[in-house]
Amino acid sequence: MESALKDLSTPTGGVEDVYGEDCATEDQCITPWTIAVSSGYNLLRDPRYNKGLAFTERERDAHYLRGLLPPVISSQELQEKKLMQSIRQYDVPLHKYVAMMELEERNERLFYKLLIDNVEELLPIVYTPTVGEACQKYGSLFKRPQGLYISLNEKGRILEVLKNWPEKSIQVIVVTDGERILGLGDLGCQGMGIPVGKLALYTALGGVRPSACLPITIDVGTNNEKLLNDEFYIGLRQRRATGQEYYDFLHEFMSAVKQNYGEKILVQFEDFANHNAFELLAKYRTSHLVFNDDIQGTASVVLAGLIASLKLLGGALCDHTFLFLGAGEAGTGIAELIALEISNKTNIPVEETRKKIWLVDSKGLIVSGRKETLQAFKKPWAHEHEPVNNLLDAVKAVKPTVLIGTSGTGRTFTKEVVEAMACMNKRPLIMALSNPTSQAECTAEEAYTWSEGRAVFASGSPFPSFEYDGKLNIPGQANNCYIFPGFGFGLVMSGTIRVHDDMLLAASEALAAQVTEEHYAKGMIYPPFADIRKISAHIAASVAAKAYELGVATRLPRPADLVKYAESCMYTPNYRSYR
Ligand SMILES: NC(=O)C1=CN([C@@H]2O[C@H](COP(=O)(O)OP(=O)(O)OC[C@H]3O[C@@H](n4cnc5c(N)ncnc54)[C@H](OP(=O)(O)O)[C@@H]3O)[C@@H](O)[C@H]2O)C=CC1
Ligand SMILES: CC(=O)C(=O)O
Ligand SMILES: [Mg+2]
Repeated sequence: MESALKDLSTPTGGVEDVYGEDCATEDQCITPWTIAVSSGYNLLRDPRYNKGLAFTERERDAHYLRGLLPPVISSQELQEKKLMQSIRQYDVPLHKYVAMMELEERNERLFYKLLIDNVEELLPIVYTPTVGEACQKYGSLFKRPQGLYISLNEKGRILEVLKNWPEKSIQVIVVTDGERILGLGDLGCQGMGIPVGKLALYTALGGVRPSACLPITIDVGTNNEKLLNDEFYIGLRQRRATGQEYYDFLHEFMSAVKQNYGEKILVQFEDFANHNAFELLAKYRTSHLVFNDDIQGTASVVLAGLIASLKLLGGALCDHTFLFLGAGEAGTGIAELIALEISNKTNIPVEETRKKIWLVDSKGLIVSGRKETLQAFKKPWAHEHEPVNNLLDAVKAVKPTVLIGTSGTGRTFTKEVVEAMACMNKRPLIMALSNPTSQAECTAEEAYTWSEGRAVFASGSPFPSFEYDGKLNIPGQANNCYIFPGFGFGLVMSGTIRVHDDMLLAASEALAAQVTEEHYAKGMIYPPFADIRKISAHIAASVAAKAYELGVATRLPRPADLVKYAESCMYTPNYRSYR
């Protein structure tokens, strides 16, 4: 290479065809060399460094931008104002999503500035519910890769594939295999929208640098016939690999991740189907820094809401009775963390505290008579009881004070179900957690109306406030996005190497502590998203504190003030000046 680079100039001042690109015929292979430092036109095309019209006069001179931009110089604030105006002009949420993705590909800092400063308005666009529709249409929307696609075609070469990603200092991976995307089912390779969206929130809500985030979709096929027959489908056109083939592939992936990025890389499993999710978490939690958002993140955010709701409902957690519709990842994950929290607070063994928690699945109430045929994660919830076939009868039999929907099936909290809850409880707590909005068990309006304004309500996807009988009710968004950005940031900033359940409990308590009297007065059990960066700093600090206490944090010495430390480490999207 050295000799090839020696004589770059020809006698006429031109540049020799050192790499043979010009003289190569179309079927000859060449190497696509690039330069590393961006300037001029390339700088405008590099989303990480592009500032568009905000480049100053000095920067335009120093970086060969003269003439490439019109004369005006905008501030980042003016750019933000202009973009928000243009995004607000779209009526269709998916068009806003596309506009946001295009902005991310054009000017990363401006994208994050918009998202952070307008979080309540833009969260439903880059995240649930719109991201669900984007995944369904991802084949048509796909323009440029936003993450790594690792398909069965790459079997035996996953380490090499990881090395193709341009960033080397990765701290957080969000990975899906696309089999249970929100409540929309198997979307195969098109599930990529979810890791991309989750990692955008890691940065915007949690402060992890965008360059340290890597979205990954594992493609082992899809069982979605519609996608298999869709000419625009972007994934492997085959049915899902299962059993040993699936687990061997996942094992190659997990081993390659650790080999490439080391012990402290956080791998967040997202939207795997429950028949793999529990097993993957159990298998890797002792050897890798892994976290299942649907099982653990959801549990932590719901527990936070429950702790906060006690101010409105009265009593302690151990005084309540919980009924779930849906006994999968979210349902059993939440149930287990509630049982653990009550056990910790009361010194009653967890086998006992589980007894006030009941779950209904597609076959009815989970009871001991069904134990033989239940999946392993449901067995701890098979209490002694007569068979009960439907939710309404289960409500009447169990007499819950708290009703939680994790079924992925919309409109299952019917008028009769909500009325039964309201009949038994002065203030029934109703959580319709399924996403996206179409799959929510009921709407906020339904919960407030059918309970005559007495329900405390939260949902996975956002619902507008609703006035009942002259009182404004603000529904909470019980979504794991309150937890995972701060939780992951806490792990990363403390160099933690394993996740422990006590860290989930710490995160719940930190989140619940952010709810104030002013919020309670409006029926809120979660703080507003507008404060999410501050909230995430507190969650990160509590998680890190627990990690230091447990001896699994490697970043030493421990910072004295972990909240301040978290805030000081957070990525901010303001433009930097270029020399
Ligand atoms: N708000 C949040 O932060 C989160 C929300 N979720 C949402 O929760 C939903 C479920 O996710 P997850 O737990 O991972 O999914 P799973 O597939 O693991 O579990 C779904 C459960 O619901 C049951 N179910 C489905 N339909 C019905 C019905 N009509 N009546 C009774 N039970 C039913 C299933 O029964 P069976 O076992 O018999 O098949 C299963 O037990 C999704 O919509 C997801 O978007 C998930 C994570 C976080
Ligand atoms: C929020 C989330 O993780 C889900 O619905 O799957
Ligand atoms: Mg999820």
